[in-house]
Amino acid sequence: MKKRRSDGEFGHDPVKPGVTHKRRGSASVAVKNGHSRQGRSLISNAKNLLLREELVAEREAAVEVREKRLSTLEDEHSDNDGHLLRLRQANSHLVIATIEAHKLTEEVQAAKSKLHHLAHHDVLTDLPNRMLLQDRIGQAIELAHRQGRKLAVMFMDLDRFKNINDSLGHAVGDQLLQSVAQCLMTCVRHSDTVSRQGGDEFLLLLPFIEQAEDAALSAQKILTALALPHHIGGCDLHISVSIGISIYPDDADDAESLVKNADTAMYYAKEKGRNNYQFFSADMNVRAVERQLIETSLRAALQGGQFVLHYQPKVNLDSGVITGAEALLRWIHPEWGMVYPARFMPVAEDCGLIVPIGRWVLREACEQAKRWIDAGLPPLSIAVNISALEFRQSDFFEEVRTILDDIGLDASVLELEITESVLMRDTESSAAILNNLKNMGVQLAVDDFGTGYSSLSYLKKFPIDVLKIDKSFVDDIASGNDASAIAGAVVGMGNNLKLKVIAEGVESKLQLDFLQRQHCEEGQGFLFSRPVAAEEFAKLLQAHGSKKS
Ligand SMILES: Nc1nc2c(ncn2[C@@H]2O[C@@H]3COP(=O)(O)O[C@H]4[C@@H](O)[C@H](n5cnc6c(=O)[nH]c(N)nc65)O[C@@H]4COP(=O)(O)O[C@H]3[C@H]2O)c(=O)[nH]1
Repeated sequence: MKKRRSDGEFGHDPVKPGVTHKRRGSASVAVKNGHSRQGRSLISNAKNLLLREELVAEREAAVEVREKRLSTLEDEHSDNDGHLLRLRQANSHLVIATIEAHKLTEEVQAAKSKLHHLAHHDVLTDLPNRMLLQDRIGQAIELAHRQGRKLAVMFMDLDRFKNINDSLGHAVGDQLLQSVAQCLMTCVRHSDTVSRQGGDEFLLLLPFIEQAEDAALSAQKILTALALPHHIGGCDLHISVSIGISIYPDDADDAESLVKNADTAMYYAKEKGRNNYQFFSADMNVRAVERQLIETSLRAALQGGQFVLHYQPKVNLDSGVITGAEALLRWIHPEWGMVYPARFMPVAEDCGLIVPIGRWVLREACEQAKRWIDAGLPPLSIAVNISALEFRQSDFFEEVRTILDDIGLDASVLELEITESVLMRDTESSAAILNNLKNMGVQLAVDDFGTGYSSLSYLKKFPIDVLKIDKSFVDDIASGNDASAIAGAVVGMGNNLKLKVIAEGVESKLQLDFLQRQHCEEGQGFLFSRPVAAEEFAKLLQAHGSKKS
């Protein structure tokens, strides 16, 4: 009910939706007119009051009915054409909205399945990734267990893929990986799973094998297929693969151990000369444990001062004078004795310890050179090997400068040996680093020259001083005419680039004669001296060093 004012006047109705002021105004006039016709007696006043109250009640009821009707009509949209139209419009909006919602659902579904695919596949090759493979191995193990059957897991690692990646670039490397993926797919059955683990590592699951020999047949098929050339960027690239195989239930009974054991067997295949397959055997784990032991011991070695440097003379082939020394790292282990780089360097490179070890080598070699100079020994250059990881450290140049400054060694005494494949990895940044070093006065040598896929024009763009002809070419000198011709051509190439050429690994008089005939300027090898401790090198230098200072 509406609230009334105490003075008997009608209260002003609060404005309600659907109630117009016009209607309220005419009701009010009607009441006022009636009032003036009834005279002024009390009775008639009372009557009027009652009448007024009835009128008010009636009016309010009418307003309520109308308001109710209006709101019902709005809800139903059915009292005239306009409302029906609104309903129709509402329906068509509903249809459009439903279609849109449907489309959206489809898009969300598509995005979801794309995400799912991405999460389980390798982006480069579209092969199943590690996660999906683990899942499939798990399922295959359950099935093999129920059926009392065997299954095989193969770990495949491309041989020397890094060389191709470094020298031909990552784009070519990626295409080669795609080509390998395609090739592997053609070698397996529909039920098998080929997966890329990352880098140049692939895994293969053979969920149904009768015996281990079945896996050997598949491995042989893969070796043969991969040996064919891969046509990439107008070139024929050749690659091989090392394969390790583990068998369920013989070698392990869970996915993780099967993969780990296949990986161990793959390392063994690498050691056996690459391009072959090996089945896992328990004693291979001993090697894996040794690798782990080397890593732990290397950390202790650095802190415990277990490293020493040996020095191998570089000799002028005409005069026999020692012109320099190459610093070579030795690890004197308290129990194992002297450990050579071949045994620990790959581990140091894998775990990154090569960076602090390399810094120690650089400082120690420079300090030694300074000691020899200060002792008045004949002048020489000191060569230090720089690994890929060291060379790519952002502060490498600063580190070299700091060491030279700290020690007070003339930059021209230091020669840095960097392998061809490291330099060719990223030619632009290599050139920038080399230029900085060159401007400082450091000598730069390309190590293992001739073993990579280098473009000579690129090499010419680097500020290189020295080419070190790889030992494999020097070895060839003794083995026959054709091979000697190649060795001679490599020396000739270095000479034509107007660089100082040093032949590595000279072991015989025959090789020395040949190199002299080819006008190879310097040599290094067991024929002259093995790498020796600093004190012994000082004696060699005293006896065979250049007398001019
Ligand atoms: N059979 C034979 N071998 C000869 C002859 N002349 C020299 N050698 C050996 O050939 C290697 C030459 O060094 P590299 O090519 O730089 O190859 C080096 C180098 O790549 C790496 N390395 C050694 N020391 C360091 C280091 O301080 N830092 C880095 N980054 N790498 C190092 O380890 C490799 C092997 O070093 P080493 O075992 O000292 O082996 C040395 C040396 O002892 C020869 O006439 N016949």
